[in-house]
This record gives sequence, structure tokens and C-alpha cells, in this order.
Amino acid sequence: MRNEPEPATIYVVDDDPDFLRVLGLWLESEGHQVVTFDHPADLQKQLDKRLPDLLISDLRMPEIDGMELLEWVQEREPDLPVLLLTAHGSIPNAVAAMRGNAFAYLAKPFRYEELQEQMQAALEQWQGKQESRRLRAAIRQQANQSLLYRSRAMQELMDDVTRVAGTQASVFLSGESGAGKERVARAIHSASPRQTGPFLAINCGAIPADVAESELFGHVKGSFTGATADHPGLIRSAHGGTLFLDEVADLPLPLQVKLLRVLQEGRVRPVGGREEFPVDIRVISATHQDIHALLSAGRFREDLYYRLHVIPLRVPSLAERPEDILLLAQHFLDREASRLQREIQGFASEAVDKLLQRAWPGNVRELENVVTQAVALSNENWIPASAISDSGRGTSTPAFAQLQEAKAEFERDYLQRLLRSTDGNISRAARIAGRHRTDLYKLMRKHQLRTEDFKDDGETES
Ligand SMILES: Nc1ncnc2c1ncn2[C@@H]1O[C@H](COP(=O)(O)OP(=O)(O)OP(=O)(O)O)[C@@H](O)[C@H]1O
Repeated sequence: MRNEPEPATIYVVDDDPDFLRVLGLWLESEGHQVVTFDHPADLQKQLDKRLPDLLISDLRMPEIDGMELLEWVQEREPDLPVLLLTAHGSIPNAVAAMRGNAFAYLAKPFRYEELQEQMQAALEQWQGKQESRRLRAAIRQQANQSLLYRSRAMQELMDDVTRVAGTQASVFLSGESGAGKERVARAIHSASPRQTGPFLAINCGAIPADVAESELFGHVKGSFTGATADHPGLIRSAHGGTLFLDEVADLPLPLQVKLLRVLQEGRVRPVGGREEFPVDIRVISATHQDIHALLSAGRFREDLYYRLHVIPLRVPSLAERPEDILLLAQHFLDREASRLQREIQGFASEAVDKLLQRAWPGNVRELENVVTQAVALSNENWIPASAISDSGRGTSTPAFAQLQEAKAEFERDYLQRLLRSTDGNISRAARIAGRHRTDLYKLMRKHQLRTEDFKDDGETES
């Protein structure tokens, strides 16, 4: 099924006024905003002021011909799609038009379906490029940050990060696996007065219990078989900096007791050693498990929990912030393309829809893997939807699937998030919501939402 084209601004230039009028009316009936010109010079003046989404030009015109116009346009905006119309049979011109990088040429008289098809392809490409550009501009703006986001949920979290970074308080991060907890921990460290000190991370669930003790607290030479040298341990190595204890709930109970003592006393004694060493560390811990369930089951010590849980922060799942999906996807795509030294423009329109509609139970990590795989699998300039793998876990809720059951407040919130993530692109928003465009306009009126409020005005059109 082909998508309905997004209403666009189209300029048409032709020296035949009757043809111009009929074509203009037809384009308007298709929902586009049309401006017609019977002199190329007038069109040029207008192009200097504002660019359309598509230019349709006759090839043979008395003052400036279509080829010259094409060159002139492409010097200003190489991506703007131009459809050239030519009198029947002028194939050599058509070949020249292709060489001159017109998007396509159509021989008069053409069928409207033919024009519609070319317009659709041209507009999709143009709108895709605009979208990638906007995303890249946003990525550039955040280039000095290790965390990319544009959702309000992440903005709120980052406001908290800024507030807590200056304190010494222990931070406890909750959030689903792959949502970015380690990234957030690093952001806290980088914004804190400890930024010049070390940031050390340990995944307490990934190391065997017998190794965990000496990894964390260190050991002295000869304290057990294989202890051939003194080992300071992560806690001492993080002195003056930040220690990130990922999956802290997996720490065996005896080590929980030992960790609590270190935090209370500010001193650590290595395994097998007598001497204690003073340590100055800030601890950030995280888990994706339900910590309250573990506390009631006695699998996590309450006293340690209170010590670690001074400031609780929750990293929202990707499903809670679909506005970040395309930004992150574009970032991973650019990173992979440059790593593989390939020129990839972006995601094709259907691929964008799929990214937004798909469930992301594995959060940002899953998105990163899916995009990496898509880039590796596809040879095309625009990553097609077929290269985006389906979600393995069918039961998870896709980012935008709940419109049908939504209550009034939720509906408004839903619409806002949807429009924000599509940058006010109504057709795409309508497709994702499973509604007709006119329905969506009605809902927007009901909630007093305007498309302009969702268009990213960080980028200008020219
Ligand atoms: N906002 C972001 N911007 C850029 N990359 C991100 C962002 N969030 C996460 N990532 C990337 O996604 C992946 C998963 O992030 P991270 O390891 O921080 O998640 P996590 O919540 O700590 O996961 P787990 O609970 O499984 O340890 C990493 O490769 C990270 O670099």
C-alpha cells in the first residue's frame, strides 16, 4: 500500500496559462498548496524568498528554459526535487534533464497517476531529507553531551541530574534494561566536582560471587590461590571519583554487609589484609529489578538500600519517550555509516514509521543493535523498512498503540507526543495513530493543538 502524500507547497512554472491553470487546480484538489508562475523570472524571485517542497517546471520556456532554471535552483538548494515537463517526443532533452539531476521528467500529455507517483516519490525523498537534517542539527547541538534526547521525560531527568551532580549524595537509578542508566550515571559524574576523578563501573550481576569480593574490595598478595600480587579493588581505584554499581541487587548478601560498612566508615580493608585504607567515593547504583520486592523477600538489605537510595532517579523506558527514537536512530545510523565509510542518507519513510511503531522492550540498546544491523544489511542510500527487524517480544506495547482506549487527558498527551516525534507531520502521525488525517485534525482542534507548535524551528527552510 502506498502512503498518501503529505500536503506540500508546490511551485509550478509554465508559459502555457491554460495548462498552468488546469494543473494548478488538480494539485490543489490533491490537498497541496500551489503557486503558479507563467514567467520563470517571477518564480526565481519567489524562490529567493521561500523554497517550496517541490518544483514542477516546463522544459521549454521563452526566457529561461527549464534546464537553466534547474541549474539555477540546484546551486541554491541541491536537494529540492524538480520535475521537468517536456513536449512529447523530446527525448534528448529528457536525457539531458536526467543528467542535470532533475528528479524526473514527464512527457506531455501525461497521466495524472504518473505525475502523482513521481510527486509522491519526490516529496517523500525531500521530506525524508528535511527530517534527517533536522535530526542531525539536533544531534550536532548535543554533540558535546554523552546523552542524546529531545523528550520532555529525559529533559526532566537531566534537570534532576544537574541538581544532584553538585552534591555528594548517593544516587539510585531505576529503569528498564538498556534504557541508559549507565549513561546517566556518567552524566552525573561528568557534571559533578569529581569529574576529573575516575568513573568506574561494575556490573554486579555479571561477575561470579567469589570474584566479586576481591574485585570490589581488593586483596593482598597470597590471600588466596591465584592472588599473586596486591590488588587495590574497584572501590579504592575509584578514590576521588564515582563508583557505578550496576545491577547492585545481584550483590550477594555478605558483600552487601561489607559494602555498607565501607560506605559508613569511609574505609576499605582488602581481602586477606589487616590494613584499612581511607576512601572517598561517590556511589551511584542501579537495578532494573523491582527493589521493593527484593527488600520484602529479604534478598536485599534494607540498611544498605537506605544508604544507596538517598536520591532515587528513574530513567524512563524508550516507550515512555518515543520522541527520542528517531534522534537516537539517526545518531546510530550516522555513527555506523561513518565507521563503515558509507554514504547513507537516512531512513526511508516506511522505515521511519516502523521505527516509531515497533515495540522496544530492550530500549536504547535494542534500538542501537537494530540500526547497526540495518546499516550492515542494506546497500541502499535510504534504509528500507525491510532492514528493520521485527520486535522479538510480541507482547510488549508498541510506542503508539493506545489511542483507541485513551481517555481525554491521555488523548491530548498522546497527540502531543505523537506530533512532537513526527515534527508535526500530519500524514505520518495519522498513519501511526491508525486514523484518517481529517480525524486527526478534528482531534487536534478538540485539544487546541496546532501543527506549527510541533515543527522544529531550529532549522530554517532555506
Ligand atoms: N541517550 C542516549 N544517547 C546515546 N546513546 C545512548 C543513550 N542511552 C543509551 N545509549 C546507549 O544504549 C546502550 C545501553 O545504555 P546503558 O548501558 O547506559 O543502559 P543501562 O540501562 O545501563 O542497561 P543495563 O540495565 O542493561 O545495564 C549503550 O550502548 C549506550 O551507549
